Amino acid sequence: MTDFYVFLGALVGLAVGLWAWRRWHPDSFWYGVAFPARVALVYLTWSHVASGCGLTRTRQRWRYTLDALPVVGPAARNAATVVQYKRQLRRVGVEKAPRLGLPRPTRLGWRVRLRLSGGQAPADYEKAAERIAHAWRVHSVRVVDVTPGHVTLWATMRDPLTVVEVTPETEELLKVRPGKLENGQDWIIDFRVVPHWLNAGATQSGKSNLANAIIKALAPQPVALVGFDLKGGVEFTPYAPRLSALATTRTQCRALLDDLVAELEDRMEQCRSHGARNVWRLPEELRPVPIVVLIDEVAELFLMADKSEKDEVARTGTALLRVAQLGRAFAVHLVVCGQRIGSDLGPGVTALRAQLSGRVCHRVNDPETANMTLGDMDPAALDAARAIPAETPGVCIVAGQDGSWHRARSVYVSEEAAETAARDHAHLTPDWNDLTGSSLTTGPGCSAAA
Ligand SMILES: Nc1ncnc2c1ncn2[C@@H]1O[C@H](COP(=O)(O)OP(=O)(O)OP(=O)(O)O)[C@@H](O)[C@H]1O
Repeated sequence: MTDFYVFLGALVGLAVGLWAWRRWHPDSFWYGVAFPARVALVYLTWSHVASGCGLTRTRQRWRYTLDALPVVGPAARNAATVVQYKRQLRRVGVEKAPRLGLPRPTRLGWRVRLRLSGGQAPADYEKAAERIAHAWRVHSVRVVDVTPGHVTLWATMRDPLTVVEVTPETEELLKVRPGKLENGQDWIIDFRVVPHWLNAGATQSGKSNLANAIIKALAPQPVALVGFDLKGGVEFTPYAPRLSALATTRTQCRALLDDLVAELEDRMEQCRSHGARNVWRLPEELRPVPIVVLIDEVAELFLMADKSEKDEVARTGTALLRVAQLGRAFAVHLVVCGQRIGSDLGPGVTALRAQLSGRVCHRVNDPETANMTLGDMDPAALDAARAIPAETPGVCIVAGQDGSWHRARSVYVSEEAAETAARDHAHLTPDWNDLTGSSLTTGPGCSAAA
């Protein structure tokens, strides 16, 4: 009886010790206890899991079988002696799960490499990812690092984007770190690599927060910021001290776009006369100031109240498209925000969207918006965009021009923080008239230079 109590006491002590370890030092508990236990479970259940997810293949293997053979001759008339059993070595079909590599721990889960069975493609694993996640009792399973014949599955125990910490800015020209990627790395928007960005999502999904993060990060840099805000200027007017120009009416938008196109033509001419393919190849002292154009609610630029506005809208669309097409070589970059940017807004919109190679899709209300933003990319990205919950604003799917995509979340940047950054760096705001030689009138809503 005493032994029983000692044993029970030891068990309770062990349980309390493990609980305390997990409570006060979760990282070492994960690597020391939880991860090895998970690995054992993954290995022990893998053949069942793979079979349930349709990932096994039938292979012919030599096996001893216990066969029932019909007995021939007179004994066959007696039902009790119809068969006789015989062990036999022969080739039979056996279900084989793909070979699992050694799981490697990560802070929030593990990565494991798999060898694809003959006839399988990474897409088979993307389709099965949700079922594998349920079988492994984890938050999500993603297919990452695809190499010929192999895929890596990345399992995460909880959503790494629940809390996103501020990352210090690099202050490299035109590089912004607005948040974190799901894999724990910094989310980097590098306008020199991906020149134009589409920032889409439903209302309250975090679009303005991302715009705030971009403004806050670019404010200390030697760049000109320009705003188009057809919501009466309510979004961008607070940042006016750091904006070289701000258009809040359709007429101002047209004038500002004309200025941008003229500026691009000047830059083109300058590059041509120096034999440079783009502004980055010009001598440093001649290199023009990069311009980042932020457009809030792009649909407003394309909406027509009546037919009389048709020509105006068409001219606006064409000018914007020219800015997008020429901007990449001549350091004029676009960040286009909107709830919808679909072909229903007019033919120019689809062409514009094709120029915006950087895509950010926040939570969407309707599948078409996700389709419009990410539809020409991996279908798994679309599924991930549709699954973004409303309670995590700022979570988005980010896709660059190489076709790869990530779940990401922007760091929370309040309007006040972006406003303070705009005020503190107002002295860096290039004057629009000096920059472009334009005659745009300075005043509320247009050319709001410091
Ligand atoms: N990354 C984030 N982390 C935490 N909270 C966020 C984040 N992004 C946005 N939010 C919060 O979500 C709410 C909506 O964000 P935001 O205004 O950016 O959405 P929106 O898509 O611009 O909406 P709308 O189209 O209505 O202007 C805000 O209250 C903001 O504080």
